[in-house]
Amino acid sequence: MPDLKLPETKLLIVVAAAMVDAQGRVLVQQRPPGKPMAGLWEFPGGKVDAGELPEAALCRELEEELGVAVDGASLTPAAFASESLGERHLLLLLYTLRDWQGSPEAHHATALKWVSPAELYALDMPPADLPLIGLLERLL
Ligand SMILES: Nc1nc2c([nH]c(=O)n2[C@H]2C[C@H](O)[C@@H](COP(=O)(O)OP(=O)(O)OP(=O)(O)O)O2)c(=O)[nH]1
Repeated sequence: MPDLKLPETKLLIVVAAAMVDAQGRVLVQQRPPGKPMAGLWEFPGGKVDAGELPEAALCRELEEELGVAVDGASLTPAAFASESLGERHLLLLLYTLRDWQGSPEAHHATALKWVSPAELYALDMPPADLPLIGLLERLL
């Protein structure tokens, strides 16, 4: 069992969205070169800033990364992952989202793609995402 106490600054809270289209497919994006875990496929999202509400952070990230407008009330909490990142510890909060304005474009990612939940198993994703796939598959 790891040390159960952690300075607050080492806890990385990340919010991410499983955006679901009319065919039940989920949007994933590929992390760009130069970032940690470059090349891996992830759910769009990012870090929650100090003092920021998680839903507000996710709306901000989706606007920045994809150019879509999202109402925070459309975000439904779905699952979370808790994963050591060496020096830091990641708490990844995953929401589902079915309503947004605009068509997602890759502003930061190398590529975007829509996949069925079952197809997520075949993608290279960060370790924290792996347990989320089965949870998401059951939810959608
Ligand atoms: N967005 C997202 N991040 C993930 C996922 N899985 C996972 O382990 N992460 C990790 C990767 C990073 O360590 C962290 C997200 O940080 P980031 O650097 O991509 O976020 P950000 O958009 O706020 O980036 P920046 O402003 O620092 O460039 O969460 C996921 O599915 N989606």
